[in-house]
Amino acid sequence: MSATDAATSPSADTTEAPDCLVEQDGHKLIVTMNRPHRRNALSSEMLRIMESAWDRVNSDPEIRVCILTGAGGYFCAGMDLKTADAKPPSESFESGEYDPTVIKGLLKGFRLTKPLIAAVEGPAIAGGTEILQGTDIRVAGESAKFGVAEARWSLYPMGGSAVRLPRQIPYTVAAELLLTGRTLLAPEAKELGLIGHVVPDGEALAKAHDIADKIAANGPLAVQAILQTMRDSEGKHEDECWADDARVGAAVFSSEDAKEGPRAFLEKRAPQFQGR
Ligand SMILES: C[C@H](/C=C/C(=O)SCCNC(=O)CCNC(=O)[C@H](O)C(C)(C)COP(=O)(O)OP(=O)(O)OC[C@H]1O[C@@H](n2cnc3c(N)ncnc32)[C@H](O)[C@@H]1OP(=O)(O)O)[C@H]1CC[C@H]2[C@@H]3CCC4=CC(=O)CC[C@]4(C)[C@H]3CC[C@]12C
Repeated sequence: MSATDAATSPSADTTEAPDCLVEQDGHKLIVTMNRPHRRNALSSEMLRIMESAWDRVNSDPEIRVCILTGAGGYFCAGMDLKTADAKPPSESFESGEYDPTVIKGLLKGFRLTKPLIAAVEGPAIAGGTEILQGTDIRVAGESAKFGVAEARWSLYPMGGSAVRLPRQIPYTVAAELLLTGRTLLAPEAKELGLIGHVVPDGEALAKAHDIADKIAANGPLAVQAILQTMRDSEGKHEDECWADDARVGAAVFSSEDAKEGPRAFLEKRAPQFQGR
């Protein structure tokens, strides 16, 4: 049975497959949201698996880059509106069971130390576009659809979009998307800079792998240091950044890998980086 068949199967909810799949391929970790029968709407299990995948990315030196995608030709339809009806999130906020300032599964208040590439096909709605904003490089099939729909259901974009979206795309467009909940297709998302690549439908994951392979072949210390500075300097005056920029850069220059890179160039061979 294909993923799309599973979407229409009455027994789709009772399958044994986990709500999120995590596979390692060399230096890449691939995280796949896996509830295609609900357009990969977020479940507690999915969020728990994503949290532990993010910890694995940060702690395992073998992992140099990560890809986030969805099964069955869909990215993610946001919060599961069917289960939210049975147990509203407000109950967990009120009881103190959940701290809404950090929603680690959605990368709110928590950042990976390695690059994260989103490979989007189909809908990336509400929570789907929210988690997208926690990724670094974004590729989408041409029919992919984006939007922050929460206000339509009188919900708040608790995945961080009211803070992040106006920083990532022009203010007036962010305001319109957040306040109307309208959706946009991949070409418009690319024009706005919300995503970086539009590819034919079905090819987003392959393109994400191409990009991931290039990153994985680079010096991991250099990659992580560049990412760190890009994030730490966000929103600061340039002059406030140079001391940290120099400190982080000097550590990279002092590494064994910084000797291996130029040596490989001279010897006309591919560098073999060790991450030290
Ligand atoms: C606030 C954060 C996010 C909120 C949200 O995301 S609100 C949800 C908004 N989602 C939408 O508006 C999308 C709705 N769906 C659609 O528009 C369409 O389905 C589609 C465009 C996605 C696809 O269209 P389609 O024509 O291809 O397919 P359909 O026929 O419509 O659908 C097929 C099938 O799928 C089912 N489906 C689709 N979408 C959903 C969905 N979202 N939920 C359930 N089911 C869906 C559809 O019904 C069809 O099924 P069928 O049986 O065939 O009819 C929150 C995000 C995460 C939250 C945190 C999570 C952790 C926490 C836990 C706590 O206890 C405390 C709170 C919290 C921290 C929590 C806080 C809030 C979040 C951050």
